[in-house]
Amino acid sequence: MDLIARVQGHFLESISAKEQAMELLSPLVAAAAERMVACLMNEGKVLACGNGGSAADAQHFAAEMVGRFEKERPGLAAISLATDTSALTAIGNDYDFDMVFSKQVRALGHAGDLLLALSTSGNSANVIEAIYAAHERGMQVIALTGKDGGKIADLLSPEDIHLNVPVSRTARIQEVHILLIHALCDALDYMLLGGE
Ligand SMILES: O=C(CO)[C@@H](O)[C@H](O)[C@H](O)[C@H](O)COP(=O)(O)O
Ligand SMILES: [Zn+2]
Repeated sequence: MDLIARVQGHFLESISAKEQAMELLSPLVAAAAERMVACLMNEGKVLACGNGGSAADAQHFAAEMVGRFEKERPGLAAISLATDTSALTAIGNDYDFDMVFSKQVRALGHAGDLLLALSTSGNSANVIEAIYAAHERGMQVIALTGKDGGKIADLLSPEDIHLNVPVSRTARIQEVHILLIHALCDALDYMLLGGE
């Protein structure tokens, strides 16, 4: 296979993953956006976490909430738990890397806040611990996973929202996750500001 065909293969696979996710997840993304607006209108905030590319997604999401997405609006309360290198290294070094997010959830989270938990495998121990901590704090979870949802699929409660991208390749899952995040941001703006 030549290099151009290989690149085209990535596009085709990504398109197919997105088409599949569109059918399965559009109603759940709408429900997640409604849940987020209710949380924010009630003085709540969204804490976001994930590893690697998903850490970047958590940070990307929080930046678009606090700054803006496509429309001018007051900032919305969201914090990436994957961004504070001092907290991450101190907790990882002094306790355990599995606790880097859960300790922040316990410190910052309150009942009525939401946890946006990202894991393509659904099996990252620190994201799992963050979900336990969120439940303990009376927070609901919006989980973005891939594959079969991993261990996260089993530990979510009925009140949580699970956006699972049921494909096997991590890169494709991440590409759908960032689309889901942008669709969420757009839905929030639409509900808060109206318009097109
Ligand atoms: O971006 C990528 C792969 O595309 C990697 O950095 C990837 O995010 C890391 O291996 C993560 O540690 C994977 O964690 P998870 O998505 O399974 O929770
Ligand atoms: Zn990547």
